[in-house]
Amino acid sequence: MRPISKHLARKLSHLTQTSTTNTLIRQHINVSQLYKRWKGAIVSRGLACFIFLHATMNEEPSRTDLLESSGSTIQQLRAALENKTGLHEPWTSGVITLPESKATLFYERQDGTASSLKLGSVTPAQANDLNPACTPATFGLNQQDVLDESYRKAGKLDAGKFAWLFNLCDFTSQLAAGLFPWSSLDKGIRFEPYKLNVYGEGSFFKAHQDTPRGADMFGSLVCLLPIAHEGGNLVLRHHGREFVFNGQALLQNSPPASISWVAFFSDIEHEVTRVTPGYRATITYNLYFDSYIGPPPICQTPTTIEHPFKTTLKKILEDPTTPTTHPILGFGLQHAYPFDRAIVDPDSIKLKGTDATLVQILKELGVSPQFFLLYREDNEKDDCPFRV
Ligand SMILES: O=C(O)CCC(=O)C(=O)O
Ligand SMILES: [Fe+2]
Repeated sequence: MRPISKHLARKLSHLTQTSTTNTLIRQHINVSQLYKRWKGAIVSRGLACFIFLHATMNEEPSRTDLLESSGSTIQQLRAALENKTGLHEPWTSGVITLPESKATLFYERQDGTASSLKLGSVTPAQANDLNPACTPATFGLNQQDVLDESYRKAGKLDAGKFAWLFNLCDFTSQLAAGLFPWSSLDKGIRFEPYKLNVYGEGSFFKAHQDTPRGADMFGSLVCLLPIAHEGGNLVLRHHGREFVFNGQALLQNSPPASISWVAFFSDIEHEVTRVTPGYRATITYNLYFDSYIGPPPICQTPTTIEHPFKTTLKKILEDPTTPTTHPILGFGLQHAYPFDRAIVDPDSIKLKGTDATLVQILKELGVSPQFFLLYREDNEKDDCPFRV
């Protein structure tokens, strides 16, 4: 394991000493790995994405250093944390059957005339009419909308050119329960209609991340309409995990006026694989936190988490021989979070997916975490890649 850099140790040690709480363990999970990810993220997204978590406990510091005395324990801790089984996934999906009264899609054609589709029974002729209503879909690149059919081949209708009666509020709780475990969400969710996309035969959208449109935007929702097609899976990836959303297969076993949907965080890479025959039509929404709306009631019984990381950390915390000198346990968070320059209000950080799980585990073990922003100065001369 690569030792923590001297400079960072000094910084963290200073923070520790000036903090009013006694501290537990000094260690970090994998600074070199963090650095690579942080660098990539900052360049491509403009988001500060790694935060040091400083775990504190009410214990007297002793003189031994956990890193020196029990490297293997730390290795166990790291390995346990890397075990993704049972950790929360950064996406959630499902199927919703629309009541007949809400199963209509209205859209405007390019000549300004209006049309509608009954979503329970879209014929090939109707799908053929929807397609030319669209204009070629662009995508965001370096803050600009770019049209490049070698990267994205699809048609789109902007939000003002289509409407449907489906009320998303009906399933906010389901979406929130999937993305924010353990009631970690204390704000409401606002859905902003974004585009209607139509992918005809041969269409696709290569791997990308969605452009965050504001600090409160945390994710995207894709609703697949019941129009016959083949291919066109939405493949989601994050830190070595992959999820193939085959919305068409989900719809095959559902009543005709059903839609399948998938929601995911903004930092999830995703791509639409090539559509073979038919039309793949989706309605996408940008998802925002909204403090003017109350948090959705989440229908899930609160359960405590069982995970190898929890077991390993618990063992360490309960072991009377665990050294407590100079103790900082740092974790690089897995998701990207928008910050300007500093974490002004740590309570405002809305943790996502596995990060929420990690902090929940700490809470369950009586450890109170703090957040630090890790950053790199442009003209770095010494060997330390980080500042906190
Ligand atoms: O239509 C889809 O399935 C995904 C569209 C998408 O990724 C986007 O609009 O950014
Ligand atoms: Fe996207």
